[in-house]
Amino acid sequence: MRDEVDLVVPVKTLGRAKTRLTSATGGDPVSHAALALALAMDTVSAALATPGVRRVVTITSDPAVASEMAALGVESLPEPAEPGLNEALRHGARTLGSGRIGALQADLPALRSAELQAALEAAGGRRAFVPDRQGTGTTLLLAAPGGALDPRFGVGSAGHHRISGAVALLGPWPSLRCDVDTEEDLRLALTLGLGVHTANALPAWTT
Ligand SMILES: Nc1nc2c(ncn2[C@@H]2O[C@H](COP(=O)(O)OP(=O)(O)OP(=O)(O)O)[C@@H](O)[C@H]2O)c(=O)[nH]1
Ligand SMILES: C=C(OP(=O)(O)O)C(=O)O
Repeated sequence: MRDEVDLVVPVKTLGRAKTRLTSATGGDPVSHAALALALAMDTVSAALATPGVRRVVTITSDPAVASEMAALGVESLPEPAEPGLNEALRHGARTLGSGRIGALQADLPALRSAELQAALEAAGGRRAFVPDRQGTGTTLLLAAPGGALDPRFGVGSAGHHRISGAVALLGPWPSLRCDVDTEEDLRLALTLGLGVHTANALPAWTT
């Protein structure tokens, strides 16, 4: 491993998160918030267990998220004044400082540490990204050591990261590429093997 990585994990306020997944929990806001939190907890737990990851911080203005992350030993930074995902990530990267920085999406409930470690190693010293399984979104963006993260998340982010010069990493890492946006994604993540938090927060239709 060339350089250890400090990861920023953005987590939206639970009441506004994962709107495309609303049908999975039958419209019940309490179950929905619990599921959104569980996705983030499993993502962060796997990241914490990954060799090559030095530090994980979340960016969130949700006190419930910050409190659960603190129980995992993870610091949460509040959102910056400027709204939006990329602004939150830039704020996290600035706070983490001059090491090697990465952004990991918080909706990877099947994430395996070995797959994240393999992606970090495949990046070498390059600014790089891992597209989601559809090839359109981004699940992981890595700055070069000491370099800028330059996040371009949002619709079609994989294309934007590629155009900005980041190298696409396309290894055999299904758990790292399976972000959960929809019920279909959740079904696939279930077949890959969910982390314990999400397994305990699953909606009734999965059992
Ligand atoms: N801190 C922070 N995190 C964000 C923000 N927008 C999105 N995220 C997080 O970024 C990641 C990717 O976002 P999406 O997959 O679009 O998740 P989402 O916005 O909760 O889902 P939808 O409502 O279905 O679009 C998730 O981990 C979100 O929690 C934001 O404005 N601030
Ligand atoms: C937010 C993103 O992805 P999605 O909403 O598709 O998960 C993204 O890739 O920038």
